[in-house]
Amino acid sequence: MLKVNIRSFSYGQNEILKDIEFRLAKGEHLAVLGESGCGKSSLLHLIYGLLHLEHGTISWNDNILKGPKFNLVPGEPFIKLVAQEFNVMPFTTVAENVAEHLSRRNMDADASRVETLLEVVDLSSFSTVMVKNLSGGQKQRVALAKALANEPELLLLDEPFSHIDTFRKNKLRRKVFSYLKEKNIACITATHDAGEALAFSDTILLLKNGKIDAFGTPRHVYSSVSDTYQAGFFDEVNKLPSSLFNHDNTNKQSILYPHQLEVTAEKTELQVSVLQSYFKGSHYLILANWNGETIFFEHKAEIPKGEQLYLKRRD
Ligand SMILES: Nc1ncnc2c1ncn2[C@@H]1O[C@H](COP(=O)(O)OP(=O)(O)OP(=O)(O)O)[C@@H](O)[C@H]1O
Repeated sequence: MLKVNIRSFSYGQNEILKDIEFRLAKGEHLAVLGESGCGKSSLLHLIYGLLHLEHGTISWNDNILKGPKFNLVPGEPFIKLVAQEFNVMPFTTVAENVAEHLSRRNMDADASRVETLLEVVDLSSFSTVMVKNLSGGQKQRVALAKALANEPELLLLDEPFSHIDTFRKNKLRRKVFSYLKEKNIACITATHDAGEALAFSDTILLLKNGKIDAFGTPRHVYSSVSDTYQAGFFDEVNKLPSSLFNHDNTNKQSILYPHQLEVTAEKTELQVSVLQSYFKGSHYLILANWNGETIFFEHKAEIPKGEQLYLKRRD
């Protein structure tokens, strides 16, 4: 089990992470979600042992990970990090890259391992291609296969699918994350992609300015958002007076996703004027004006600009 207890981490005077505490069991997958610059990569680099942690401890199976001041070669052998600047050897083939750290004692076993890994990252047909001739997304997949070659106990992925096109991304994510589960490899991904965090993680840690802003299962984090920062990762967001829906007189605000509002024939207090309809494939996202504020809701059809209609909270 990984135990992280970061009381404080700074670059010089600049405190980047504060009071980050969590545990990760074998085979579990944590997604660290947060805006650019909030400290996601720094967190992964601390766990891997590239950065020194002065205030706090990080341990694996109750052994404290001592970090770069104590290890001659930074990093821990049972942890692999696939960083944003992925580490591949450009002048060797894809297969040679993946095989780089294999034992070489049993050539057949090594070849079969490389074949399996290239299948996981969807690069089987590129096995003999020189890495320098690959695209950015393909190089990223080589780096991922390389990290998995000597099965790590903990895999740290920094924006692992950032260079990969949407078409391939979903299939690849399904393959990679089910491979990790099958092999019981714990994994932490740093990502901006809330869809990935919701679909593929067991737990989401939402970072805001270097602190934990929300933590829990994807279902819990998604459905209990308390402000527009949190909700904004998952979808467009509406912040509306709760009194519109509860008929109470408090000053509370409700955070609602677009799918939580719907058009109604009833004359509600939420009378809006349509500004724009955006086709989303299975539905339209409608932008509308309510008392000078932009409201987002979903509708099955396009609605003409300027149309006045009433909205209610979907049951
Ligand atoms: N080596 C460094 N020295 C000083 N400051 C740094 C260093 N590396 C990162 N920072 C700063 O620390 C903060 C957190 O950076 P970090 O890379 O951890 O964020 P991030 O959430 O991973 O961002 P992104 O999503 O853009 O990759 C940023 O303000 C960054 O400018």
